[in-house]
Amino acid sequence: MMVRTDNRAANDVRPVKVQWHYLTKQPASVLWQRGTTKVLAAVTEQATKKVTLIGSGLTQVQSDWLQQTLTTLLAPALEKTGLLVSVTVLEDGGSLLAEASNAVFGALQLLPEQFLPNRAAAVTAILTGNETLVDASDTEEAVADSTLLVVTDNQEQILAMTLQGATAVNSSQLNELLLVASQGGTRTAEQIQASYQQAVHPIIQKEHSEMPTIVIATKNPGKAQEFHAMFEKEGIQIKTLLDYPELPEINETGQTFEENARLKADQIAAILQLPVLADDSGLMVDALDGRPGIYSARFAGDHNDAGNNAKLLYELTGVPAEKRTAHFHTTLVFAKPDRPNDDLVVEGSVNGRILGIPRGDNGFGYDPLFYVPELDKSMAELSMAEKNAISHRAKAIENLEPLWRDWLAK
Ligand SMILES: O=c1nc[nH]c2c1ncn2[C@H]1C[C@H](O)[C@@H](COP(=O)(O)OP(=O)(O)OP(=O)(O)O)O1
Ligand SMILES: [Mg+2]
Repeated sequence: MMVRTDNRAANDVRPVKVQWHYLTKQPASVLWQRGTTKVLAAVTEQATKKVTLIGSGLTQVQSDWLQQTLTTLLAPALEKTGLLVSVTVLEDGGSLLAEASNAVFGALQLLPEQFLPNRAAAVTAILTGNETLVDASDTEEAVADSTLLVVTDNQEQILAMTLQGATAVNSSQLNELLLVASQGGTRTAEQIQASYQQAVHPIIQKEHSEMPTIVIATKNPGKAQEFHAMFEKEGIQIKTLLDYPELPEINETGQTFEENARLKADQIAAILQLPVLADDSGLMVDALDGRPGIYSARFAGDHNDAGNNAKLLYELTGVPAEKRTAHFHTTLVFAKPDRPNDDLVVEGSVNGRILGIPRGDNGFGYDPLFYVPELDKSMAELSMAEKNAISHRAKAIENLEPLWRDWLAK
């Protein structure tokens, strides 16, 4: 038995990480990661009733295959409207075309129009020597005799496929490839679905109509998950702006956290005519005189966690650990429709230190760089429950807790 690069079993697929709505100004985009393969995909409707694909980092043959496959899979929807697809490969860690396809399938789920009736997912299986391995990494791909790419639905049914390789395969080898690939594809479809439900619609799966609902004025899935976890135990379900894709963008033009949170809460409450809770939060670093502060989300230019973290590390180059003190701050504003003078405002914060290298995979934003001395862990090394026991957001919600019921009733 060949040992796989990451000790997986031959029929194991790698976990996926999907950042839904990755681009703020696109209606439907995802950053898709599997292993070290990273692909950014964005889709929008277009007037011409066909699929137009703009690929960067794919070969012409790969782009053509993807465009053709999408055209076939989406044929019913394409009778009504066309689709503009953009695919950017950020890193090729193997199974690139499969993961580019998955990124597009993921992004398609975010469009209001249903393009893909079945949950589609792509995966590769390779034949190397006499072994069949699913979801090949780049080093495994390099030794493959043949590579099969399949697109399946969530029932192990094959929707599309392509076989490549210098060596001929016989029908029993092809059967084996098809079997492991279709299972791997369906497993991938499940992974996509699980991530989608967690991040984009944490509420949908548990829709309890008798539960009171609060709208949180955020598009940040990381925040949304934390609010969901914290309010669920209070018997409250939350909706977020991701549930209202038609709402306009609210510009955070305020000079303080409170002003920005008020802007978000008041405007969304006025449009939805529902009570709305807004969070404006950020990181204040003492050695940077409190920066990035209210500009935390836009520190490196646009709303990009990786860029923001890189910039933070750069600005703190050479600053010793004891001088890297910082705190996270949250201001929450709860607003009722058309009554901005009655806004309820609370705050919370947590102290820590900025690490020299990122640690941990949980959370979002600056979490991998924010060290919590009491727990000897970075925020990104905490489980969500642990973070929600100590975070700035948790503190603010604690402060809101004794107030909001009376406030809402009056
Ligand atoms: O617990 C946290 N752990 C790590 N980083 C955090 C946290 N809380 C806020 N942050 C960072 C992320 C972002 O760079 C900025 C918030 O900016 P902020 O405008 O409040 O949120 P956002 O633009 O991501 O979403 P939205 O305005 O739709 O709520 O601070
Ligand atoms: Mg924001």
